[in-house]
Amino acid sequence: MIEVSDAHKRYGSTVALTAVDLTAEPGQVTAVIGPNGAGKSTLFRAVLGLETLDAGSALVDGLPYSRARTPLRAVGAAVDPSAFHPARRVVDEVLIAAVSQGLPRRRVEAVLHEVGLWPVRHRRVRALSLGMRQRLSLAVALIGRPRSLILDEPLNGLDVDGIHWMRGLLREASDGGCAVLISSHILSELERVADRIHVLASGRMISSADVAASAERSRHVVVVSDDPGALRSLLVTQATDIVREGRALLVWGMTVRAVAEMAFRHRFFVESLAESHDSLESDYVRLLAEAAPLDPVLKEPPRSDGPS
Ligand SMILES: Nc1ncnc2c1ncn2[C@@H]1O[C@H](COP(=O)(O)OP(=O)(O)OP(=O)(O)O)[C@@H](O)[C@H]1O
Repeated sequence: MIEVSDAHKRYGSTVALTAVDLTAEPGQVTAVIGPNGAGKSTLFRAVLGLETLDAGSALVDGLPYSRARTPLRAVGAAVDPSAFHPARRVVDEVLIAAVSQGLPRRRVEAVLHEVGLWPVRHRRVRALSLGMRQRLSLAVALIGRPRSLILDEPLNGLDVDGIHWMRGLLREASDGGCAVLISSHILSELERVADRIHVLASGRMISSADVAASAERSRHVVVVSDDPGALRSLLVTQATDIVREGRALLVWGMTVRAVAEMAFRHRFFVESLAESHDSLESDYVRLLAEAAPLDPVLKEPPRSDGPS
């Protein structure tokens, strides 16, 4: 379990994190999204003890990660796929991680199979593609069968098969009770795998939402008919909200079946009828637009009213 409370971090005049709270629970995939420079990597590095917070706390299983007695068992981290020695062989990088934690050598073979690097285990790191390096980072992260996984943009460089594989891996890890904390700019993918999504902007957490509950809240019916004006007047008695877009009506608070029954009973010609919900991307764009005026990083520091 990962718990961040009231985390603050500045680099000179740049606010990287301000009053950030976050919990990554066992058995869940917790995602952090945000624009470039939002503070995602700083947050992850603070949890791993690679950055010192100015204020607040970042705990793993109730302790600062630096005090974990078996660090690779507590957290598996993949935060920088370029961190490996370019001249080392794949198998040796994983072996070093295993030996440093007193893990058996057979874990090396198992984890290399798991991430799909067994066929290239003798290749030097410098000869790996970005996607292969991501897999190597994951091999090291997974080797101790950790209780938590921290993955900073692990989808970068992965091909379609790789993204599909990663989806399965994240699900398997969380189903096995692991607390998975992940960041990515590939929102469509996160929407599929994450249980909770936090949005960071300019170091502030501007939204934290349960993915299933958000999808349910934004669920609506889209109905295209020959007379949207008249159909609207009919549906308005039962719907909680209706928005017209050309010949389409977007109807909240009713099921597809309820809309169909009313339309057919009153002899409307219905061209199409489907359930829909807002995408994570549309929510995200709206949230960032709303947060922009409060941006603490981009604002100039206040000027003193001295003589000009
Ligand atoms: N070591 C550092 N020294 C100075 N500023 C830093 C340092 N590390 C991060 N920053 C600044 O802190 C802010 C947050 O950076 P961070 O790397 O955490 O963002 P991010 O959300 O991970 O971005 P990206 O999506 O581009 O990876 C940025 O303004 C960045 O320039």
